[in-house]
Amino acid sequence: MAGYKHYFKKNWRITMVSELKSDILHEVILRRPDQSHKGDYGRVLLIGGSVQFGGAILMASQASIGAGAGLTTVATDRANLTALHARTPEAMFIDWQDSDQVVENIKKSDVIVIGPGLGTDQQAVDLVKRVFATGTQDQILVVDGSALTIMAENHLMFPRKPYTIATPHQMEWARLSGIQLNYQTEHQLNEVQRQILNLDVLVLKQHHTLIYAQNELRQLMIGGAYQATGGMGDVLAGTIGGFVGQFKNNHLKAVEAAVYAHSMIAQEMASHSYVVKPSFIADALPNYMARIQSNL
Ligand SMILES: NC(=O)C1=CN([C@@H]2O[C@H](COP(=O)(O)OP(=O)(O)OC[C@H]3O[C@@H](n4cnc5c(N)ncnc54)[C@H](OP(=O)(O)O)[C@@H]3O)[C@@H](O)[C@H]2O)[C@@H](O)CC1
Ligand SMILES: Nc1ncnc2c1ncn2[C@@H]1O[C@H](COP(=O)(O)OP(=O)(O)O)[C@@H](O)[C@H]1O
Ligand SMILES: [Mg+2]
Repeated sequence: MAGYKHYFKKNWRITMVSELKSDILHEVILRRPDQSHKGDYGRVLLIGGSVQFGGAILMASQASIGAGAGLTTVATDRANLTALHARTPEAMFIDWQDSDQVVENIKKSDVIVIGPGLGTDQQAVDLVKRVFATGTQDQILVVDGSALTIMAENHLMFPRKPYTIATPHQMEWARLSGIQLNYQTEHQLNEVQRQILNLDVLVLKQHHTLIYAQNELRQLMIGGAYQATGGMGDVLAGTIGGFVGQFKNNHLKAVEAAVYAHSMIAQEMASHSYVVKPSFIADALPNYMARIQSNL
């Protein structure tokens, strides 16, 4: 496993943790101008979904669409095509073995989400490398799930050009940072954040998720164990993709709003559901966002 020093270089100064509050939703989720079209709300490309983990990319794309991405395209295994179109006909499909089409779509996307259900075989490694090599300055990259495991296993660094957001759970973070779970205290994280390389936002998922950015550390104080269901992080990755694709004024705030909305919807559902199905959150997003926009 790579030592964490391999990944971190940029100077970050984080002083204290502040609570992420509901204000962030009202700051970010605003009424859309009438004179606008789908191209204004983000071209989001999601890459993932091996035969084994097809559900992950379906949930992420459902969330991207539910969160309001103008155009959502999914690069995945052909085995997922029928299910994708049956679940989310709004999504476009590309076969992830078609390198030319993958590269063409990476280039024309505003946001690229890579990792949900990607798996870690050689094809997946090649896809991560291709995305990292092709991403440009004005694009936003969300790195999640298997893509983070691939980075750790192959000693890859986050790319320099795109605005880059990583969304590891604690084990993915352990693989990537070299810091074992028991040592993932705030102090340890501050130490590594001081030196983080090429990363703009780190969403460290857990009970009370932490969001690190330059000079800022916020903590989510809502949500609970009713969210401990496979796919919950995949839906978060798609939600972040949809939010950063359309709410363009401030990328960090868009990420924070996505993290808050994802858990707030879950918390509301938990009043009448013992566990919350991740795909229900994806489908609840448009209604929830309308309520925020109308201050209800
Ligand atoms: N329906 C689908 O298609 C789904 C597809 N998925 C896709 O599968 C891919 C692999 O992702 P993954 O997260 O399932 O596996 P991995 O990265 O090996 O981590 C699990 C290991 O880490 C440990 N662990 C410790 N702390 C932890 C924590 N806080 N949170 C979580 N885990 C924690 C944990 O410990 P244990 O459970 O053994 O105690 C275990 O040893 C990825 O692409 C993802 O998108 C999933 O989304 C599920 C639904
Ligand atoms: N006990 C819990 N309390 C609050 N949030 C939780 C809890 N368990 C899981 N979550 C949330 O669910 C998501 C799980 O992400 P992840 O492990 O990547 O899921 P998956 O890869 O299965 O989609 C994260 O947003 C995490 O914060
Ligand atoms: Mg995950």
